[in-house]
Amino acid sequence: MNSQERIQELRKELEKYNYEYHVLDTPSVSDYEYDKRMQELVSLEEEYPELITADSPSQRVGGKPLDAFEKVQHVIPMLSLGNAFNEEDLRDFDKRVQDGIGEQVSYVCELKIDGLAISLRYEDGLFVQGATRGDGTTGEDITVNLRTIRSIPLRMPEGETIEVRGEAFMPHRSFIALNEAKEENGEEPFANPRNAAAGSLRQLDPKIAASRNLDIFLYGVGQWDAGELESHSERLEYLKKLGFKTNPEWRKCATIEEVIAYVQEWTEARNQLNYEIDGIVIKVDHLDQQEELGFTAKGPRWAIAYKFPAEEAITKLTDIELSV
Ligand SMILES: NC(=O)c1cc2c(=O)c3cc(F)ccc3oc2nc1N
Repeated sequence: MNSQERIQELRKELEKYNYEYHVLDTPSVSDYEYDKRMQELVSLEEEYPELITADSPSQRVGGKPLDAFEKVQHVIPMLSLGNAFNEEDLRDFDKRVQDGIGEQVSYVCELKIDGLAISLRYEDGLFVQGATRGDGTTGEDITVNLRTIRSIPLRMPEGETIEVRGEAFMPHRSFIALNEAKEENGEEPFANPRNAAAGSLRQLDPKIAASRNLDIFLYGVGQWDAGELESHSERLEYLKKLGFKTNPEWRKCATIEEVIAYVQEWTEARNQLNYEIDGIVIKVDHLDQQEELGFTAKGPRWAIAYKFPAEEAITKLTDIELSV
């Protein structure tokens, strides 16, 4: 086997191991085996630099820090969700939706990850650009930092051209470790995992972002010319098939009663998660019904965010420390 073939073979193996570890959470090899193959790839690429490609697993952490982030225009605006604070608000939402559609509507419920909204663009299967929501129309190009999130594929075997959307976040374990390190260095700790994730993705030096052990759950699609799926739930399954990390707790709910039961279940169970959620997102499942309901200036009429009652922040933090 020549060096180019060995490089290709190593990349395939490393992409597979990375996917198993960071997307499926089921590693099939030890860190030692992974590191050994990465070292072999890096030394082969040093010997043959003309063979290095942007999607090589060795290229996740970029070189020098940026001076600033470029602006990105979102072709499809990244809007915000209206809020619901109690059961009555949820029933009002359901009534507006049923009246708007005039027939039975089913929903998808998702955990509302408390991070920052992100858009990822792929062209012919290659990760080409990642951006923040910004003001919904103009975001910041933080591609170099998003490349360091190991659960984001640098390349999709399907070669799809698609824009996907999700929430980048900092898992509890990473948040605790980061704040302990900050306190040891006499630095101001982050108030919560959302600020820590936002601060980390706004670092101009990708090596710092890479050190923060961020993660992401993908939950939607932006620009997608080939898109022909009928429902949001089919999209979530398709995102998973493409190799993206989707949150496993999403659930189809046939009625608002089932939505309320799901909300109740996670109001109690959220402290068992190893990441922060600040509520539940409820979406009309069928895409043609979403289309019919459309948007207000602020956001979709076909989705709403139920916000958990604010807990006493201190107790929440000690809960996290106890559960880690
Ligand atoms: N934080 C989240 O976990 C989360 C956030 C959003 C949104 O912000 C959002 C905004 C829209 F205009 C439309 C759908 C959305 O769906 C969403 N789904 C989620 N699971």
